[in-house]
Amino acid sequence: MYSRFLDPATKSKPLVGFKNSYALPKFGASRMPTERKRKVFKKLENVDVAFNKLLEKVPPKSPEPFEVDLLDSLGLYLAEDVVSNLSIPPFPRTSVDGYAVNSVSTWGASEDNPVRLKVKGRVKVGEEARIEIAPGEAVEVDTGSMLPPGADAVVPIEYVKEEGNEILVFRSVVPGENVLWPGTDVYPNELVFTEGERITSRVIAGLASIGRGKVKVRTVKVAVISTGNELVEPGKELPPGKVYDVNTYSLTTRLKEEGFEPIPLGVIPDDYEKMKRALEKAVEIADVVVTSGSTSAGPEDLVYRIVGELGEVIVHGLAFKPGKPVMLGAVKGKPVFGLAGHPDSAYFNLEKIVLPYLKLMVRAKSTSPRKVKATSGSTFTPARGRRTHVPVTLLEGNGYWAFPSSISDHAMVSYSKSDGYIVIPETRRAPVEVGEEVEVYLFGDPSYSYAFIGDVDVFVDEALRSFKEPVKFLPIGSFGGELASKTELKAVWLSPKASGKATIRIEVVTVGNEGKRIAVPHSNSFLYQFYLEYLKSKGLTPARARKELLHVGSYPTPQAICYAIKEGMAEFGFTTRASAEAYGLPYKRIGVAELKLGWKEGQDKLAEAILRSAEEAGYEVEPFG
Ligand SMILES: Nc1nc2c(c(=O)[nH]1)N[C@H]1C(S)=C(S)[C@@H](COP(=O)(O)OP(=O)(O)OC[C@H]3O[C@@H](n4cnc5c(N)ncnc54)[C@H](O)[C@@H]3O)O[C@H]1N2
Ligand code: MOO
Repeated sequence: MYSRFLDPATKSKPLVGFKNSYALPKFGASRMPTERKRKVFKKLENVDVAFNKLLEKVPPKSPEPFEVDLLDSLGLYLAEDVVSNLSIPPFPRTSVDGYAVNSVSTWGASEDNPVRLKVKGRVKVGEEARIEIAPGEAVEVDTGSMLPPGADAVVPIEYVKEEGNEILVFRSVVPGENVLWPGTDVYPNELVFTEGERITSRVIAGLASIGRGKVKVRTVKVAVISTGNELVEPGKELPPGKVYDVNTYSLTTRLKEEGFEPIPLGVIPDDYEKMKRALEKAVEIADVVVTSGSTSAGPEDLVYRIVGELGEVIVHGLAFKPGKPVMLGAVKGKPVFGLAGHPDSAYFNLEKIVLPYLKLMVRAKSTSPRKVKATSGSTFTPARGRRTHVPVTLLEGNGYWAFPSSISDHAMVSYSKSDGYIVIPETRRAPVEVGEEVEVYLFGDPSYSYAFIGDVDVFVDEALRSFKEPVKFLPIGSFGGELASKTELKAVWLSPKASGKATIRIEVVTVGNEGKRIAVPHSNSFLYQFYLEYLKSKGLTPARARKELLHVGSYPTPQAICYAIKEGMAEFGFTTRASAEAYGLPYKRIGVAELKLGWKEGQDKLAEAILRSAEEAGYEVEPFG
């Protein structure tokens, strides 16, 4: 029952704790009071078992409720059962402009045979109705006026002709017609909302309707710490070897999205004393502490050591991907979550472990995540024995098709554009195959107007830049384009293996000078074939090439290869003429790749933009132009 927010992906198996760590001799222990040990993840704890251990050791404690103005309650969690002390509507309310009557007096009225009634006065909206009526009488009312005593219905103004202080009624009304009766929305003492309800704008509408100006709420204060000497605040210049701090931003905003109160404590360097002080402060000021990074196997990974010193490490290392080295601990009775450092790992650790815990703290109602069924558009390989989460992008075909949002690992920018993710249970060994049904947990609305899938080159970038509408972009190589063409997905596709309506002849070139360090195209790219042919011309097999040449990178796009050469990361690479020119690199032409551009009807505008851009790049295009 406690794990109701977790994926019921498996039955829990008994687990061996994570006991084995061994000391490596002399690992620069300068700043650490205790001996530095290198942790080895031999046994990974099952996610559900670990979560239950955490609940047992640190039962979720509900923070003190506090009262806020209704307008400030959006997104928080109700900390009280809300009972209405009034009836809504509070009095019989008219729902049209017209004349309040005793319905009996209108019976038999028709276009040819109107009924004549005496007008006794008017009740304006917002006034108390004091005029009483009897059969044969009427009172003029506005929409929302209080129904006068003695009336039981309202004749709309359209069916009435005013004659001095009398009216002619051309239609009969039945008792109750055009009246909203008290208690029909809510009756006094009715339980309207219950504790744990997430306050949305609709809940606020309900609360305002029953006159609640203030409301008791809960949230959880969550201290957020990023760790690492390599982290630089976005907006500042990025020195070599450094990366921007993503987790402070993604974790605090995700917590806010779920109605919690993040307290970002910034980036703490990999320094034992500083980290310890930061953790102590965090535990003092927050209900829950979330750190990211510094949880893994390296001697610089300090979080679990410090948590162990200040309190207790409950679990370290989960059968979970991405984010295996996550640590669940407690200091002074407060839970401390040491999330893995990679931004995607930290994100999924938060989503699947921290948020479910926080929801128990605010007694949130269990809600089922938004999911859709999709057909797998790719092979998805699970991490052995680990519950694996893979960000996916959905294209429409016959239902949805799920593609990996990136063909690279830890590709947070690509993931940030994904529609959702799939979860492969830890019990599954075999990959998810193309065509298999998968369930996709949605991040948002996956619908779209235009999409592109397949191989890319700079002319595709140019086309997307000039195209004025948003395009769902899946540069995942030839395979994606081929599948899209076979299954007629709602997209434009580009691939040598696809069927299409136009052929683009892309000139393939080499850049740089033949040397040992070679920038290799990703095997999903149309350029890969040219790399293989090059090896063949040198009398090399791929296996021998790997021995003799230094393969620097496996690049999904011609642009990335140019970048590698330009920056001196590689000496030699395979790319396209247009990309080489865009990067100002001298090139040598080695062949032509014939790529097919195809599209589903309705995608013509995007396809035309891409074809035009290919022509502008100087490629031969058939049958276009
Ligand atoms: N020898 C081993 N190495 C690693 C193992 C292992 O089992 N044995 N596990 C790998 C796995 S799996 C993961 S996940 C990572 C997690 O490592 P840490 O949690 O200790 O995180 P860091 O090493 O500090 O960082 C990892 C990576 O993420 C970047 N990072 C960290 N914080 C941020 C941030 N706030 N914003 C952006 N990027 C961040 C950091 O620069 C690193 O590149 O360990 C593997 N290694
Ligand atoms: O668990 Mo780590 O996130 O696989 O890379």
